[in-house]
Amino acid sequence: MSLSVVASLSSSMIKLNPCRSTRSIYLGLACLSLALHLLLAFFCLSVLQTACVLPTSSSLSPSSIPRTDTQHHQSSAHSSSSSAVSSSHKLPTSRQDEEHHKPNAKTLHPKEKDSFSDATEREKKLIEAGKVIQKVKSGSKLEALFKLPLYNLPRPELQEDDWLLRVETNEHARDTGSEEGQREDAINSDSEWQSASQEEGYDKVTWTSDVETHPPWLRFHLGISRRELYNRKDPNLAQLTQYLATQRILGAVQKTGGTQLKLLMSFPNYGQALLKPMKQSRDAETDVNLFYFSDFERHNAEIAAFHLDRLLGFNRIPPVVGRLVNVTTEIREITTDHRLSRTFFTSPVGNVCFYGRCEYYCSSEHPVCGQPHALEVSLAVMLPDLTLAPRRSWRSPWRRSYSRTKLAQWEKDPAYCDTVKQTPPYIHGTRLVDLIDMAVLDFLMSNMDRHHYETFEKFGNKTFLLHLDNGRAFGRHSRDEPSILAPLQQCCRIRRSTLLRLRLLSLPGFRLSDVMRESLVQDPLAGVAPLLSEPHLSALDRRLATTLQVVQSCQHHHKDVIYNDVEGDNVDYDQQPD
Ligand SMILES: Nc1ncnc2c1ncn2[C@@H]1O[C@H](COP(=O)(O)OP(=O)(O)OP(=O)(O)O)[C@@H](O)[C@H]1O
Ligand SMILES: [Mn+2]
Repeated sequence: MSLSVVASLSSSMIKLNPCRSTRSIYLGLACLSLALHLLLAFFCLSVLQTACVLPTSSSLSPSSIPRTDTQHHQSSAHSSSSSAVSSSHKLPTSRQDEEHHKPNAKTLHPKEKDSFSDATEREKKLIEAGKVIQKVKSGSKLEALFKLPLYNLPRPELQEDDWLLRVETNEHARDTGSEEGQREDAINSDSEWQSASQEEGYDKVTWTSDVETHPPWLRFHLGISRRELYNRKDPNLAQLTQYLATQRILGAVQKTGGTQLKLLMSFPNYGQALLKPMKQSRDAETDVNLFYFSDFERHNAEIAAFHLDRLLGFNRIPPVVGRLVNVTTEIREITTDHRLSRTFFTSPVGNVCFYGRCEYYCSSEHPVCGQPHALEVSLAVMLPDLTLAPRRSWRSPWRRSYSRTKLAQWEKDPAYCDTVKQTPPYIHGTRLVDLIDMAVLDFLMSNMDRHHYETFEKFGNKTFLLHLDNGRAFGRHSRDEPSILAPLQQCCRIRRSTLLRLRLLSLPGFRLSDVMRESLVQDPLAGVAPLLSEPHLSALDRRLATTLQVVQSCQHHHKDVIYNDVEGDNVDYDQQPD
C-alpha cells in the first residue's frame, strides 16, 4: 500500500513541475522512506515485545512444577499463585470467590493500590523467575549433582516384603486368603476401591490395579519402601508436588496431636496433606531468649527441610510444597470443624484470621492471618493411614530435657554414646548411623526439636528413619547450635555415603547453599519470595564446614569412624563438576 502511494505521489509531482521534478521526487522519496523506516521500526518493536513477554510468563509454571496432562487447573492455578490465591478457590461458592479474588490479588503487594501496578509487579516477578530458570537450565549445579555416581549408587533390587504396601491382583488375593494376609495387603482387589456411596464432593473412584489410573498421592504411598520414602528419580514426585500445589481443597480440619496449630486438608480424589501456616516473615530470627520448645513453627522450614533432605540423598521427608491458600474460601467456608471455625475473626485492618485450638500459640494473641484472605502455607503429603501402615515412634537418645533447668544425660556424660551403642536397637544394623544422619540434617538446619523419630512398623528395625516435623528448623541464621551434632561428636561414626555427599556439597562446584537455592526455586512459593533468605543459605555452608571438621577430628582420635555402606572401594566418588 505504501509503495503505491509513493508511486502516485511521484507521478503527480512530475506532471506539476517538470523542471524541479527530479529534486522533488528525491525529496519526497527521502521523506517517505524515513516514514516507512519509522513504521517498520515501530512494528518490529511491538512484535518483539509480545515475543518476549509471553513465553516468560508462561514459563513460570513449568519451572515450579512440570506440566502433566492430568492436572487441568495447573496453569491457571499456578499463575494465580502470583496473584495470591490458588486454583482451589474455584469452589461452588463462585460469587464469593469472585468477590474475594480482587482484594486477594492486591494483598501480596499491599503498597500497590491499582490493578495496573499489580500487573506490572507480577510481570516483573514472572520475568525474574524466567531468568532464574534460564540460569538453572544453562549451568545447573543441582542437575550435575544428581547425575553423579554418588547419587546413583547401585542398589540391590527390592523384594516383595521391602514395599510398604502392595497392589494385589485378584488371583493372588484368592491364593493367600488368610485374614492376616488380607490386612497386610492393604490395597488389594480393584472392586474394594470402588466406594459404594460416593461421598459429597469427592471424585468417583475409578482406580484399578493399573498404576496409570492411580492419583499421585496413591503412587507415592505405593512407592514407599524399606529403604526410602520415595525414589528421587520417580517422575511421580513432580506430579505429586504439582498435585499438592494445585488440587482443589475440599476439606480442612484441625489435626490433633503435636503442640502447634496445623490442619489436615483433603482433596477430591481422597488425597490428604498436612498444612502448616506462615506465622512470621522469612527474615525474622527466633528471639534469643526463647527456649527452642517455645519457638514458632515455620512453613518455609518444612519446605526447605524437604529439599535439604533430598539434597543429602536421604529421601526420608514426605514431599512438602508451598502454596497460597484463601483463608476464607479454602478453610473457613468449607471446614466441618466447629472448634476451628469458632476461632475465626477479622482483624482491625480487615484481614481474616484464626487461631484454632492447641497447646501453644492457639490464642487471639497469636493469630494466623490472611492478607486479607491469602495465606502462605506448607503442605506435606500425608503418609498412609496408621490403620494401613502403623508406625512406631522412638524417643531419641539425644532428646533434650524440655526443661528450663535440667540437663539431659547426654549433656553431662561424655561417654554417653557407649551406653547407647549397647542398647537395642542401636547395637545392630544401621540404626546408629541413621540417627547420626538425622543429627547432621538437624545441625545443618538448626533443628533442636527432634525429640522423637518414627519408623514403619512393617519393616522392623531394618529400615530408614522418618524425618517428620521440621517446623522449628531454620529459626536462627546468625548462630549455630553445636549440641545438635552431639550424636556424631560423641559416637564418632558416620555413613561413608553421607560423608562423601557432605564433602561434595562443600566443593565450589556443588556448594550446598547454591544447590539449595536452586532446588528451592522449584517451589511455587519461590515466586512470592525466596524460601530461605541468603543468610540462612550461607549458614548452611558454615555448618557443613563445621560438620566436616567434627568428622576430621574424630578420624584423628578414633579408628572405625566410617561405616562403609558404599560398594566398590576403588570407585572415585569425589568428583568435581565438568
Ligand atoms: N506427612 C505426615 N503424614 C502423616 N502423619 C504426619 C505427617 N507429618 C507429621 N505427622 C504426624 O503428626 C504428628 C504431629 O505433627 P508435627 O510433629 O509436625 O506437629 P507438631 O505440632 O510440630 O508436634 P510437636 O509439637 O510434637 O513437635 C507427628 O507426630 C506425626 O506422627
Ligand atoms: Mn514440632
